[in-house]
Amino acid sequence: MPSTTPPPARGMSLLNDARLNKGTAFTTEERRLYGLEGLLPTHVESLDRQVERVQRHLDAKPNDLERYIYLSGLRDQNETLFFRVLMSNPAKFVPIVYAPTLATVCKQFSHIYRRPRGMYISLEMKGRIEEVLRNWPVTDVRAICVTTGGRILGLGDIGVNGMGIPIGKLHLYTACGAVPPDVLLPIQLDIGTTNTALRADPLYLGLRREPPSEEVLDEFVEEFIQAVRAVFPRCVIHFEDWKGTDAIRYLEKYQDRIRCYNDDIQGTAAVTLAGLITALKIKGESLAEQRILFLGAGSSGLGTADMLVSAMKLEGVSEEDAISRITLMDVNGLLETSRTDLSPQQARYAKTMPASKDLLAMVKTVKPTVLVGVSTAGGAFTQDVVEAMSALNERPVIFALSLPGTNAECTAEQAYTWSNGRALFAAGIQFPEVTLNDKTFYPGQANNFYIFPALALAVYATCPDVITNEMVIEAARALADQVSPISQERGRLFPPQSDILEVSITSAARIAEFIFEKGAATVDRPTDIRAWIESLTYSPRYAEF
Ligand SMILES: O=C([O-])CC(=O)C(=O)O
Ligand SMILES: [Mg+2]
Repeated sequence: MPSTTPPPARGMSLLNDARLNKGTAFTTEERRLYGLEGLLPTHVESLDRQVERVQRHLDAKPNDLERYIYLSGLRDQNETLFFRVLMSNPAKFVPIVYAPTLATVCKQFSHIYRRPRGMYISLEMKGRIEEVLRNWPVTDVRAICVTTGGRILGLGDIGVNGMGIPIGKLHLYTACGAVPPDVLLPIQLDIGTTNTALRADPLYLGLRREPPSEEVLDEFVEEFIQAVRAVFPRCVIHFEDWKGTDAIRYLEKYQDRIRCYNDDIQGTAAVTLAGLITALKIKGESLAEQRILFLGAGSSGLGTADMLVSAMKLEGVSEEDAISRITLMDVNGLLETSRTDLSPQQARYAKTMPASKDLLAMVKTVKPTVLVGVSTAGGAFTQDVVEAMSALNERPVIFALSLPGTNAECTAEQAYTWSNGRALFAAGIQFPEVTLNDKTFYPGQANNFYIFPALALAVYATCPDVITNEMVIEAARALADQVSPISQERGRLFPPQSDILEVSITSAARIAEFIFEKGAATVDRPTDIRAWIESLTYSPRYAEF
């Protein structure tokens, strides 16, 4: 039954409330009852007709940045319509409100700024964070996505301009995971920025100072975490795009203590694992037999390496053996034992091998079956490298994951061309299909959006006290299990983006079941988990007043 409770506002205030506003879809009756007569054009429209108008506006815009600006404005006016548009065609709109457009948005965030969204907690609020959080109008926030802007996509430290990312990630919680939008809160921790060009920009919207010492930052983050727990006790904290060392440090510190996860470390790792599981189904091999070479040993590379170790261990491989199967290189070359610049997390993978900065030489020495790029070194997978991988492997697995797209280690076309169509390829962005000698290849997009909306929905539903790596691995398995045999035959490593909502709900039901089975849920187990998850999801429809 539709709700018939009167809206909490009337007249112009009702039209200005994005959550309640229906614009031209207010019925004649509603217009009469709630003081809207005369405030709207006469004709009453359906939501679908409104979507059609939005579509025309979007078509008339010159580029995706303008489309993003327009859609952000729409969200400020009419949230239901905004999500209806996004959810009507995720494959079309995800690239506008998320990657790749978000890279442009973040670079120019202070310049294209229109209205506030989410919260900005600055270092100057230290000692008062709890009080500040209480300014947020919603009392039962269930998910916070928080960044310092310290490492946004492959753009480096861009301070508060990074706010586009938590906003964009949470848009996908709803558009791709059907998590209700009013329980979500994007937060920018403004700790200053090392980016001197931004600090000199008169339109820059953040603190104009260097970030503080690690010690001061640790205190600030601890205060923030405790404040979130006090104000929003059922909330999950999603860390996104922090400086790599901060990302690793805080995940280690908090993962076993609070309900949190790091999307760059765990989400990227899980989607890579999912792509790899599918690639191995196509190859008919097990994870335990692989040799994996990473270019890039930052938070994503290490997070993925760690998750592969965990997944191999679940297949019965010893930790030592699993680690020996993984080789990492970074800008300073191979992670090997004579290096003095390695963090403890990196040192775990250091090999007793001579130093080398030469990727091609490393491919020839290590003979990897899988090559993963998380380096932001655009073009690093050269023709020689791809050819060497193809000489070693009947079906070389090549993942060029760096973002934005110009940072990809190679393009889909290069991977397929240089491997004579044999590569099992994925990238961080969606490359177009490639046709070679009359055969079409479908590059996968190994983006963490295949993981975090589903994980978020499962966590929203079951509210576990902590999020374990096993839960994240379950998310990867659930995703891989949704690539149909026909898709696998065509070399597709991920389900189609057009199905993302259905895929996320299916994954969420699997993750939720896993959480119940582990005894980690803090709510009662329903008889039909899938139906229960669906009953909790948001769908963009107008309430009846
Ligand atoms: O946002 C994305 O598309 C993927 C991601 O997390 C990152 O690159 O930091
Ligand atoms: Mg990220």
